[in-house]
Amino acid sequence: MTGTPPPFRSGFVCVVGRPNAGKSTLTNAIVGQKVAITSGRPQTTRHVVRGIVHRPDAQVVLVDTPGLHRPRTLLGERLNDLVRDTLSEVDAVVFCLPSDQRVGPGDRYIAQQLTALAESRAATPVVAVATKSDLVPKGRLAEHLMAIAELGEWADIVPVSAVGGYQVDTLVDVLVGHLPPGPALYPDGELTDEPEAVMVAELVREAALEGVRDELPHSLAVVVDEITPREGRDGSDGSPPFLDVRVHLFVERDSQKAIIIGKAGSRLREVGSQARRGIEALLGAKVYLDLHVKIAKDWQRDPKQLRRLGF
Ligand SMILES: Nc1nc2c(ncn2[C@@H]2O[C@H](COP(=O)(O)OP(=O)(O)OP(=O)(O)O)[C@@H](O)[C@H]2O)c(=O)[nH]1
Repeated sequence: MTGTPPPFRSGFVCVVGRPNAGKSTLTNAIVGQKVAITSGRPQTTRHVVRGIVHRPDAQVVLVDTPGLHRPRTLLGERLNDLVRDTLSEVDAVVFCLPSDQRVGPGDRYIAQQLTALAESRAATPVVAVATKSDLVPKGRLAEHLMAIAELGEWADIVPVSAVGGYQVDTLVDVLVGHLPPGPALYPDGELTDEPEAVMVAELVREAALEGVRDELPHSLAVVVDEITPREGRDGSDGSPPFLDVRVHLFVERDSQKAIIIGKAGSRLREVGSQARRGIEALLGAKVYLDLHVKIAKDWQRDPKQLRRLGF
């Protein structure tokens, strides 16, 4: 049988739910321990990227969304705007409802916000997740799923145990099914551990903006693709370890790319050596820093997606 393969899908997903609902544990279970980081937040992106799932058929970018990640802050006065802005910029929402708790006022509150949003805009699919399903017997889980179904209009309802690994892959499959067709939003590659990568990205961003802050206000996003030990130079023989660090700088326009790169690459070399010194000090290693400057419009043509990335 021949047929066209399903399209590659990509998009931003935010995980919401009341405190202690299991959001962080679920996020970690979905992405594993590896995360990719964009720097310069909050100026460059409104969302903090928590992790990226790379698959042959899809890329899922999990983001923290101010206001919804921690429902407490929803009580602020900008509540409605914030929620609307936030949710209109993601492609799907995961709404966590812990199985070991009855559906309560906190859940209903978030459900109302999500429903109001779905009514006011092109519906952002919301996948309701019964988290911590390992903590309750089957009968109780069934009741919980019914209570969730009554709470609102969900694109899907999936019981999951992030701790037991139960249905985490199923949830990812379901999410991918709700994402729009589109190319990967971030380069693939070995992703790195968060704190180091954040600091590396910040050092590069600092160096790249040095002296040109007015010309490149917020149009610069820095993504650390890879931090890998050079083969045979891991420091085990007593010499300093050596790391290959690959970083992408995304700008908006040709003119901005020209500013970063400078005449015959002179400025980019300065940026590289300044950032490299900082990174070497930070990581306690010799570093080969590989900087790539790209224009985001070549990388993602859709203005809506650029806006989501903070351009
Ligand atoms: N048994 C079990 N416990 C879980 C599971 N997922 C999360 N937990 C526990 O529930 C507690 C809260 O989980 P978190 O992931 O921190 O919840 P959160 O929604 O991010 O919490 P806030 O940051 O307060 O909003 C932790 O003690 C987790 O270990 C699960 O699938 N099974």
